[in-house]
Amino acid sequence: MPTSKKKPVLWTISGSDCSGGAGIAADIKTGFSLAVEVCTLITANTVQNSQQVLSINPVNIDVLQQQVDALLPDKPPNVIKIGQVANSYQLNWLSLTLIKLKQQVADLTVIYDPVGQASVGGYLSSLTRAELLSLLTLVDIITPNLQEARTLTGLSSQASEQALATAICQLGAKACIIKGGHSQKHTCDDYCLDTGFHYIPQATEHSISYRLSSHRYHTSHSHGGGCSFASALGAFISQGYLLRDAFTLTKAFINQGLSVYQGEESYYGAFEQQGWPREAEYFPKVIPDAETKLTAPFASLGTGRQDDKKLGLYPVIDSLAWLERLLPLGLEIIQLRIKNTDPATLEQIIIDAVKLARSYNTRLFINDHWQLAIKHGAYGVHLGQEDLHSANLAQIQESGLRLGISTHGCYEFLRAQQLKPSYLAIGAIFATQTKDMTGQIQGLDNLSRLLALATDIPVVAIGGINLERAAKVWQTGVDSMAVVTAITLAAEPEQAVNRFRQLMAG
Ligand SMILES: Cc1ncc(COP(=O)(O)OP(=O)(O)O)c(N)n1
Ligand SMILES: Cc1nc(C(=O)O)sc1CCOP(=O)(O)O
Ligand SMILES: [Mg+2]
Repeated sequence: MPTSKKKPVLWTISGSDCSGGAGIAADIKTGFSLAVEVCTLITANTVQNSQQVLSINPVNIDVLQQQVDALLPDKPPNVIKIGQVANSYQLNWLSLTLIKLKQQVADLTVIYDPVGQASVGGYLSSLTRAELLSLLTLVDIITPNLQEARTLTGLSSQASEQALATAICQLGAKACIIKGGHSQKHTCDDYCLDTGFHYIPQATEHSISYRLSSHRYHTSHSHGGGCSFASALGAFISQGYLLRDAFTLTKAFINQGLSVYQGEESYYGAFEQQGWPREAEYFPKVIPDAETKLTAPFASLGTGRQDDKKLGLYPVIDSLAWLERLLPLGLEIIQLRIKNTDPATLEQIIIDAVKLARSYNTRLFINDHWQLAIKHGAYGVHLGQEDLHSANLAQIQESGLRLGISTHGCYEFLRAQQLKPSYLAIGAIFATQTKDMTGQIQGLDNLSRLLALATDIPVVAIGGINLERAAKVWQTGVDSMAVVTAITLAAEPEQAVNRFRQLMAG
C-alpha cells in the first residue's frame, strides 16, 4: 500500500479520441480521478465522433521514441497501459521498447487493452491477429472484451471465459481479464485468470481465477469505458494492490461511472470517471468457485449487550498456559492458534481449552482445527481463506459453532461476507513479526474503506496492532482488535490487556 506522497506514474501508449471519450482522454481522466500521474505517448491522432471513426493518423515512431527518452529519466513508469497500436511500425517499435523498459524499470507492469475496433464502429488498427499476438509475451495483464478474446484466440462463441483466458495466457500474457460488458447476459460478469502475475503467499495452485458479477447498468454514456477499465486497473496496480483487489476496485469504479447517467440511452456520451469507489452499492458480487458451498448464515456472537457487534479485545494465543493466565481477566473472546503440534497433544489441549473457557464464560475460537472444534464443542472456529475449500462449512454451521474468516483486501472481504460468518477479520493492518503477510498489508486507509463495505457482521482488525497504534485502529470503527505479540511479548501481559481494554472502553 502507498506510504509516500509521490504519486505513482502510469504511461499510456494509446490513441487520441478527439471526441474526448476514449483513448488518451479516458486514461487522463481516470488517472486524475484515482490519484496517479499519467504520461501520454500518443500513437494516433484520430478523427472520430459519437457516430464513427473518420481517420486514424498514426504518429511517427521517432516521436514516440523521443517521448520515451524524455520521460524515462524523469518520470519512469510503474505501469504502462497500451491501447491503440495503429500499424506494424508502431508494433515493432513497441515490442523492442517494452523489452528494454522491462530491463531498465524494476517492477514494471504492462497492461494491454487490445482495442482493434472502436465502439462507435470502424477499425483503429491495421494490425493482423498474428501481429497482435506477438505482443502478448511482453504483457502482464491483458483486458479484452468477449469479442476481442474470441478474435485473439480464434475460439468460437461457445468457448467459456475460462477457456478464452487460458488460451490467451498460453499465448504469453501472465494474466487475462475478460470483460463481460458486451455479453447478452442479464448480469455483467467479468473473469480474471492469473497465471503468475503476483506472488501470493497463500496461493497453492499455479494459476488462480476470480469471477465478479454486477447487475447491468443501462446507459449509453459508456464511451471510453473499456479504456478506463484498463487505466483504472493500472492505477490500482500502481498503488500496490494485488491483482484480485485491483480487479474488484476497477469493477466498482466502472459501475460507479456507469451509474451516473443510468437510463439515458439517447446519446452516446463519454464514460464518467467518479473517483475512488467507496460505496458498497458499486462493488460486485464474487461468484463463488465450485468448491465453496454456501450455507445458511452462521450464528451471531450474541454478546447480549446493546452494542452487540462490539467484541473489544481478542487475544490470539498458542497454549493452555496463556489461556490459564488471561481468562481470569474476564475476556469476551479469545482464540487458540496452535501450529505444528502432534495430533494427540493437540486434541487434549483443545479438550482442556474448551472446558477452561466455558468455566470463565469466554467465547473460545479454535484456529484451523475445525473438526476438533466441533467434536469438543468449542464456541467457534476461525478459518483462513485457503481453509474455505477444505473445511465443511455446512457441518460447522449445523453443529451450531460460530465462524470467523480472515480476509486481506476487498476481494476476499466481499467473498467472505457472502458466506455470512459470525465475524470477519481484516488484516494485516500493519507489518507483523508473527506471520509472513507480504503484499497484504492494508494500512488504516484500506481498513476504513473495507469497513464502508461491511454489513451487520462484526469486523475484527488484526496484524501489527500494539498499544501505540491501537487508538487509530479503534477510531476506524472496528468491532474488535485481535492481538498476538502485543500481549504475548509484553513485559507485563495482564497490564497490556487492561490498557487495550481501557482504550476500547473510552
Ligand atoms: C482474528 C483472526 N484474524 C485472522 C487470523 C489469521 O487466520 P488464518 O488466515 O487462518 O491464518 P493463521 O492464523 O492460521 O496463520 C486469525 N488467526 N485470527
Ligand atoms: C495470525 C495473523 N493473521 C493475520 C492476518 O492478517 O490474517 S496477521 C496475523 C499476525 C498477528 O500477530 P501480531 O498481533 O503479533 O501482529
Ligand atoms: Mg488458520
